[in-house]
Amino acid sequence: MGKALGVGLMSGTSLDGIDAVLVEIEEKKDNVDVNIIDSLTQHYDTDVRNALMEVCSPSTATLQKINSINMFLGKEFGSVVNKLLKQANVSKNDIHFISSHGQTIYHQPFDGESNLDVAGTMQIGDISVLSEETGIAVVGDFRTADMAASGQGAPLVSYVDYLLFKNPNKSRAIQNIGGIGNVTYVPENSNSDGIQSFDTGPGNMVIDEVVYRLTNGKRNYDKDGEMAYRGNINQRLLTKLMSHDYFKKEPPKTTGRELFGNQFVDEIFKEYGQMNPEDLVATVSEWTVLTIAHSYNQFLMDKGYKIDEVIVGGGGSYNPYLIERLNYHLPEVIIFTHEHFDISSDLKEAMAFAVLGFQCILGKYNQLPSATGAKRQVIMGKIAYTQPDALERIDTLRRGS
Ligand SMILES: Nc1ncnc2c1ncn2[C@@H]1O[C@H](COP(=O)(O)OP(=O)(O)OP(=O)(O)O)[C@@H](O)[C@H]1O
Ligand SMILES: CC(=O)N[C@H]1[C@@H]2OC[C@@H](O2)[C@@H](O)[C@@H]1O[C@H](C)C(=O)O
Repeated sequence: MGKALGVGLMSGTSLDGIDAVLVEIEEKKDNVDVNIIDSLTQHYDTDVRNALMEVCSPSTATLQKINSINMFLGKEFGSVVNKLLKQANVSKNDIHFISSHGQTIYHQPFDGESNLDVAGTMQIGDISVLSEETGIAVVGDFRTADMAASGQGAPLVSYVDYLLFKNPNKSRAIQNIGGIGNVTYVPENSNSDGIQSFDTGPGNMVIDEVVYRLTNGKRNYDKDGEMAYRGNINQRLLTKLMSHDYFKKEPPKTTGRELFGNQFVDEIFKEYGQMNPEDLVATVSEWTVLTIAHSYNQFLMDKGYKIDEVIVGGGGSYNPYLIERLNYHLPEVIIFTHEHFDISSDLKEAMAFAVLGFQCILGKYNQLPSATGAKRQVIMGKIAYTQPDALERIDTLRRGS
């Protein structure tokens, strides 16, 4: 079969909005060729963002709220896809599949003490609703399959980072700075077994929440690092933040709002809420950078894995303060952003999920045990369709005709 058309959807841990990409995608011998034809980003309204924040926190989530927002988001994702197709002037009858990450509301990558307290992860934005809204088959719920094989359920983009950035002569760290930060280490000339991947810690999550509180809800993030640039780093707070147990843990490891969400920021404000606001923003921004640099030193370079290049993506790559400080803390490596490789930092995750969904439909492995710590390779994703013609279009993909 020639090229397939698919839509990738991502709603990340920053809770800033939905990224959608229309892609042309084709299977190659040891690779997948993927090109973005069109894209759309829709930011969440404040009431939606607040409602999502509520269901991400055990102290404010209720079963009723989770139940409703799961359906609401399915519709919202569907409306974004319909807008994107209209913008691109493409009919839904030409789209083979949608692949949706969903919205993570809870991620617990480890078993608890009781035998009922089992590791799990939950992404909402119902895929049957999304299929019904668009008339297209939908792949979703990727992370559970990796966890079923005892993996961390994240990071999953590592598989696509490997396809996009493997290089015979350069060892690369592909760093996402989203709500959470995560790295994929792709050593030079490696096969996929050589990949290492883990969440480095908070990305923009804590910076965003601190800025939101300090500006009484007027701003959601520190645009272009403006506040951080005006502040001074408070070493006492920085040392305290760096002493968090997460940074001592060996990879593979993943984290999220459960550790670095609102309750964590409550603790910072209890002791440091009276600090100069710009100093506070500078300090938590520096912390994000230090967690990245220390992770590289501790878990990669000190263990003999060289890094020639760091390639930064995610919304944090648009914050010059973070990039400047990363350069300062990693003087021996060259730091690029994804744009240097003609890949949008904003859209890569949506594009990556299009690739993962495509592989799921074809019945191909789309996960790397070396990245997630899973016991074996699995095919991640579940498929939903509510109309026969939607099934027919994914069947044509499978038949290769
Ligand atoms: N110009 C900018 N200046 C500073 N920060 C920015 C800028 N643009 C984006 N950001 C940051 O990027 C964040 C969004 O990043 P991104 O969309 O990569 O996160 P995400 O996909 O939700 O997260 P994750 O990858 O953890 O799931 C914003 O919340 C903001 O903090
Ligand atoms: C559980 C979950 O949603 N984790 C996200 C989060 O956001 C960044 C980091 O933490 C990463 O581990 C993961 O997302 C990306 C898309 C991934 O799986 O590669």
